[in-house]
Amino acid sequence: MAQLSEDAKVFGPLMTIEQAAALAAERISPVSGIETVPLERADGRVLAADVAAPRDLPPFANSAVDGYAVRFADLAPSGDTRLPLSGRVAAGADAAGLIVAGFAVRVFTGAPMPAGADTVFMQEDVAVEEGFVRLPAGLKLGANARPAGEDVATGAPVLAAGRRLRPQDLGLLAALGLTEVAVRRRVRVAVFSTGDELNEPGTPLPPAGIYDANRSVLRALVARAGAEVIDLGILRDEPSSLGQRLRAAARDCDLILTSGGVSTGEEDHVKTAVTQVGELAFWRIGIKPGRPVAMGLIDGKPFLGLPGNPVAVFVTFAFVARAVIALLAGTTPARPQALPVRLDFPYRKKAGRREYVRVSLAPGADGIAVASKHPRDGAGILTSLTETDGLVELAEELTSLAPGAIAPFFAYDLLTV
Ligand SMILES: Nc1nc2c(c(=O)[nH]1)N[C@H]1C(S)=C(S)[C@@H](COP(=O)(O)OP(=O)(O)OC[C@H]3O[C@@H](n4cnc5c(N)ncnc54)[C@H](O)[C@@H]3O)O[C@H]1N2
Ligand code: MOO
Repeated sequence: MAQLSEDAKVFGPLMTIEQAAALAAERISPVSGIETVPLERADGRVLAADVAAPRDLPPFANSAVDGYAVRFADLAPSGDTRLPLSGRVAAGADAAGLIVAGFAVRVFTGAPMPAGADTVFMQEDVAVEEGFVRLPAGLKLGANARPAGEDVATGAPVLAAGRRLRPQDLGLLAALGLTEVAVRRRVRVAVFSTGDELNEPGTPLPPAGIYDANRSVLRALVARAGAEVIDLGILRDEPSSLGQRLRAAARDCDLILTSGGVSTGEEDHVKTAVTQVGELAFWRIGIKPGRPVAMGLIDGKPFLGLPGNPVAVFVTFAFVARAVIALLAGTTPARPQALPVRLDFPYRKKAGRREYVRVSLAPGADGIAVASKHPRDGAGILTSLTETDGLVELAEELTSLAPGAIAPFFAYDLLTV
């Protein structure tokens, strides 16, 4: 608590992720361009307009099983019914002309229902006798038949504007006969790393140099979030050139995303540069890791400065940058659905900050997975990310947890889409 109140004195109160997201939502509007893309290139894109069904799905009444189609009215009120066979219809074949009244028709899964037939017996349930079928009692009217429009009726709304398309959405659009959709243009995100210590992998490492890890993480995260990456490399810690580079980036992109240089030291130049060429909206969020996150506007374009430590980059991207990209893309930023897990470790934390703990999961005896904490939790330990499955979220008010406590868990897979 002492540390926290010191923090509050020096930096002002910490913002929650929700407050930061609300502030971002006030200032950010979606990109305006719209383009029409074929379905094969529409996965992950954001629908620009509502889609209504141009036709029924399924387009015609059909059988859900391999079996025998009949008129329910022809069945005996009790006991077996014996009906003569009048014909046969396979999937894709025409059922026109087949007589149903007083007959059974051999049908296959997906075959159109002959006119007048309303009920289908599964072939496993009937006895076939030379030109006849014996049908048991007990089937309900309409059994094993799929009416036209059972899935979607003509004109019904199917997908709403702002939806980020998933593979199953593309299946629905294709089933409705659509070949293309109107989507918003992709968000363009400029990605920089900052710091004089950084070097490109593949180049010789000078004394006190490290290779740039964050840009590789961010490029991939941005792409998974459905945006286009503009890779602007490593920026050096020179306040004057930093400002210029930020303004130049703002011309060509919808969001500027940097890592490093946003903390409190006099060597943390990014924040200063943003205040010189734009405006800073906030720069501290009450999460760990990841507290120093700067958000601002440069020539009308949002700027998001993530902290330098690689784990902090990952966490702040997952909970802050993804929401900003979603807003720009024209979709609603959804908080991923956490699942409950049981901790197998004790944990102590400061009140007033939400903490994300890197854990691995194992199956639990009672169906609730057991979460084990990675042994090293420094915000610079990249293997703490590669060797774990996701993040446990510990709320602001918690200060001490005992083994066995239940906590919300976010799988990395959920945080990187
Ligand atoms: N006196 C204080 N010092 C620090 C505080 C604080 O509150 N008071 N906060 C710490 C926390 S928490 C973090 S996170 C960092 C954030 O600082 P910056 O955003 O200014 O980041 P840097 O100082 O530039 O870098 C931090 C760390 O990460 C390494 N780094 C940076 N970029 C990359 C990259 N692209 N690839 C790999 N590693 C990178 C950098 O070398 C530093 O080691 O500040 C703490 N200090
Ligand atoms: O924000 Mo720092 O992320 O705790 O390493």
